[in-house]
Amino acid sequence: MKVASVSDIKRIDELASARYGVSHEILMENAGAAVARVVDMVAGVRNLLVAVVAGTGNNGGDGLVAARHLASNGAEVRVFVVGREDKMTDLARINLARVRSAGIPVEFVSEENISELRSELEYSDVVVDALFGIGLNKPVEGVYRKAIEAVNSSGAIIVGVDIPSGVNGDTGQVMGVAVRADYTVTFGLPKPGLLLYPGAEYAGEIFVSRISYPRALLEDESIQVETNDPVFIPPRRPDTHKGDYGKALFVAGSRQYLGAPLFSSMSFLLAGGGYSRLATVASIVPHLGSKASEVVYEPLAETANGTVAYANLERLLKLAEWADIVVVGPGLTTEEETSRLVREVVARVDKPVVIDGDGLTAVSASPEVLRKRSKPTVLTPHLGEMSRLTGVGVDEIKQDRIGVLRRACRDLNSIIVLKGAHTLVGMPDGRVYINLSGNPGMAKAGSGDVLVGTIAAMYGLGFPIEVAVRMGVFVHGAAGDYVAARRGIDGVTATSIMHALPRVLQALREDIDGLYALYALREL
Ligand SMILES: NC(=O)C1=CN([C@@H]2O[C@H](COP(=O)(O)OP(=O)(O)OC[C@H]3O[C@@H](n4cnc5c(N)ncnc54)[C@H](O)[C@@H]3O)[C@@H](O)[C@H]2O)[C@@H](O)CC1
Ligand SMILES: Nc1ncnc2c1ncn2[C@@H]1O[C@H](COP(=O)(O)OP(=O)(O)O)[C@@H](O)[C@H]1O
Ligand SMILES: [K+]
Repeated sequence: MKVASVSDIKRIDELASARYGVSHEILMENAGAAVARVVDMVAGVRNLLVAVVAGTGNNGGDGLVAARHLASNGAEVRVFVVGREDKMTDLARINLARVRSAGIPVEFVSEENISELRSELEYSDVVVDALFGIGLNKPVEGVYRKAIEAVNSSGAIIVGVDIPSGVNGDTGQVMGVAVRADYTVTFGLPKPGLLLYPGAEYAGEIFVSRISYPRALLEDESIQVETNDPVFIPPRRPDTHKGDYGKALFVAGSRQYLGAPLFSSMSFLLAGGGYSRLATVASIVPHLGSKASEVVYEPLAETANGTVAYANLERLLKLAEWADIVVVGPGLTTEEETSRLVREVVARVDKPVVIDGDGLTAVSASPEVLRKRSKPTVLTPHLGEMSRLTGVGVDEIKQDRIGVLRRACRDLNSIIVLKGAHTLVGMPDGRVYINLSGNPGMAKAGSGDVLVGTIAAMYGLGFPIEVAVRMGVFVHGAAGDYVAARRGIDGVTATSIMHALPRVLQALREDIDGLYALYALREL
């Protein structure tokens, strides 16, 4: 599903009326009706005590339309408008008049009577939050802040209109304070702010209503963000051999880090890859060999500190000629000699390369190595590594993940996986995918190593590199969810995620609709 930025929605809104004759009034009527329908779905509308807290903009307008529909369907509705009547938009004003003529009580809230709002809301079963939507354009203060605090302390079921008020629609950042909605009914398409934390937490369960926007507008290629939806994984055909499922070379590990090489190279096989070759320091090969015998090992010369020595360069370049894809980085350490080797390998390997962990630190020192590559480059940084790669501070990245990611992909000519809650996958052409699988149990050392093995396996299964990366991210997160559901969220470890990979592939082959439904936003 496409994910529309605030400016995308404004463009769609313009075109809907200019090109398709679908006026804003029609859209608002449908929006309010969708909100009323969800209130009925989640709380049952008959004799329900509903308070609609409306702003003076069109988000408030939606709330007023919802009030009219809810009253018509038998709910006890009261409307609280925060702000001045003379500030209302035309559409909000028109709908205020309709609410009044329907005999629904309306109260204007200002600094003088804001304290009464809190007690009024405590008597409500449901509060509809229609203060701000995509029009939010500065931190929330004064009477609006107090109104949001009153909504949050009401103890009622809270239904957000379009966006929980106070959440930035594009970034998911909270602008001072925000409504903690149990449900959010969003119009046309979801906004990034509903899918990026902390906004995703404030949105609660999301319902999407198209409100009769013409389909062509909602699927337009100019909308460059979408949810990371899984694609069907073809069956393993009988007349195939291991080479048909990809040959991956992993340059990983050191005397200090034994898990990373194991998890990355073994995950490749468990996610369907055909031939996994691990080039790592000789001293840990016997240990790894006993744990992952299906991996083929290339014992390498090591530095005094037990890291991969530069002298292995020619050997690694030769091995790379054999491979379909090369993964560099997990557990290599940031030993200067080893980092120098990483930069040389990345510069000269004429194959798709996935760079993870300490490999990212190595290439951060000379990003032009990435720019010069002709074959696809995949980077899999978490926030800290992304900050080193881009020179942008972690807090600044959090303020605009999609913008920072998009610029970095273009600047480094790389596919970048910005890991975290709702991992983002950015493409050099500006497209960004928001991944909805995964859980906080995965925030554990080693789970990133499983991810790179899974990405390489998707490429081995035959997906084009861009699809392989986003499928790897989806499958990895779904595997983490599979473990959390069956063993408890604390049972999610690199090992348990790794062993759940085949289950997810099986589910994708046998019941992709069921798996898709697990992560898709609910459509009205
Ligand atoms: N654009 C569209 O196609 C549609 C928009 N609709 C609704 O219209 C909403 C957008 O309406 P508006 O553009 O009127 O804006 P909002 O209703 O989201 O915001 C109301 C006004 O609040 C003011 N404001 C912003 N931040 C503030 C702050 N921190 N403190 C105090 N005041 C602040 C702004 O001047 C803004 O115009 C959407 O979110 C959606 O709910 C729907 O009717 C469906 C169609
Ligand atoms: N709160 C979270 N919710 C969902 N997934 C998460 C969360 N925190 C981390 N993850 C996932 O777990 C993995 C962590 O990888 P990473 O930070 O590289 O750990 P390591 O390098 O130690 O393996 C990433 O795939 C990331 O998306
Ligand atoms: K709202």
